[in-house]
Amino acid sequence: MAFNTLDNINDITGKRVLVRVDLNVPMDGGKVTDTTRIERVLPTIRELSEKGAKVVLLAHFGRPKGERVASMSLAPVAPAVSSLLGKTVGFADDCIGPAASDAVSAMSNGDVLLLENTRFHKGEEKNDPSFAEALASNGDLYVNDAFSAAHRAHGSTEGIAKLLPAYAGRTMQAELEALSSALGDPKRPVLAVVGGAKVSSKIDLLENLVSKVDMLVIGGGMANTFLAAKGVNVGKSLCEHDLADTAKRIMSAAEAASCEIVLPADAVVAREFKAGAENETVSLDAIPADGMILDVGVASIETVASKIDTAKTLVWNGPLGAFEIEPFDTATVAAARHAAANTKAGKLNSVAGGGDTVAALNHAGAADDFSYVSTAGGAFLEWLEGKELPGVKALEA
Ligand SMILES: Nc1ncnc2c1ncn2[C@@H]1O[C@H](COP(=O)(O)OP(=O)(O)O)[C@@H](O)[C@H]1O
Ligand SMILES: O=C(OP(=O)(O)O)[C@H](O)COP(=O)(O)O
Repeated sequence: MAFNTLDNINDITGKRVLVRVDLNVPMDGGKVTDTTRIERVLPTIRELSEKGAKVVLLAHFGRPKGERVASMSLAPVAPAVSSLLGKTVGFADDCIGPAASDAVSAMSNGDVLLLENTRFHKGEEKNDPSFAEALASNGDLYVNDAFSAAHRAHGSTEGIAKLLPAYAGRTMQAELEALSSALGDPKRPVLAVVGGAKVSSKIDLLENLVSKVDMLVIGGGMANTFLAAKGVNVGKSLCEHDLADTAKRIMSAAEAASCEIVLPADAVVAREFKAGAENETVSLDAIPADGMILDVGVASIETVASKIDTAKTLVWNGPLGAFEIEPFDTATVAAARHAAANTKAGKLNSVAGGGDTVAALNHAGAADDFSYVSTAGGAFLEWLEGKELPGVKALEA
């Protein structure tokens, strides 16, 4: 697809450039715990700032559903961007209205300003044209550098691109190029590993994915919905029981496409979601009614390792367990290190992505040995399915 890039912008000095970035970064106690997504957007911010533009950052955080939720404010992210950029990043506590326009009016050439969470407005996810117009009123140009949010047709990713001259940022460009070169013609067998917690928003894409890959390992919170659909009592685990039919449909689609689905065979369960919580590894018929599955067990780890050994290409989104809390990082760390070792040995082409997945790979010390680490999770899987991403399509020149 042809789109304009920063190379196509003439005379940018003094222009207000609205840059959509993905700052949906892992946080703990108000601190950013993995800075990968921030680091990836620095080249675009730096280039625009050095060329004398007024750089206005648009981003979302979490899923506040159109409400102003204090815990989902981007305010604590601005200092993290500032310290990595080595330059002050201002913050305005709204992305539209007077708070935003006053802050933008006060900018000098080269300044960088972050606007508050776009998802504090219902118009963002609804892609409401009036919301997109309100965003666009603070810019002369629009740059999208948020490949990881490009699967969302939202005001700040899609609507706004129709209202201003629109360009792909350096990371958007780099992600598309890297994914095409790593996965354009993948060596088979292809193994997909999908875990994590965003069950309802990612489960649908598994139905297409099973026709693209040879093996699909399902772990993390995602696995519980499949286990429940198969009649396993998953206790108090994260599980979307109303998606049982979807899970069954995916399992049938996989069978029809000769894609092997691998579900956990055992589980690490605890009664509390906290570090060092008392836990036990149990078989699937012994999950306590008041227990939560927080990781896959030893037998499942061995199976995942053997599937990684069989594969020539690995695509991975979503941790196998609640890796932020020890010891529930065990399976994710083991799988990450195993895939990294096989990649290093030249036996595997490994591509992983997603805000938390990248954090998990960094936690395991495995990220540098993967063939490619994308900032994107859901967007990367949709790209892999061959779907047109609305945020990318909107940039079409
Ligand atoms: N069994 C589980 N129960 C609850 N949460 C889980 C489980 N397994 C993984 N998770 C959580 O999934 C989250 C990451 O999911 P997701 O957002 O889908 O991944 P990514 O950001 O990489 O796309 C992590 O915060 C992790 O703690
Ligand atoms: O974290 C993100 O995606 P990911 O979990 O697929 O990596 C993006 O910021 C998109 O967030 P969303 O899935 O709430 O739209």
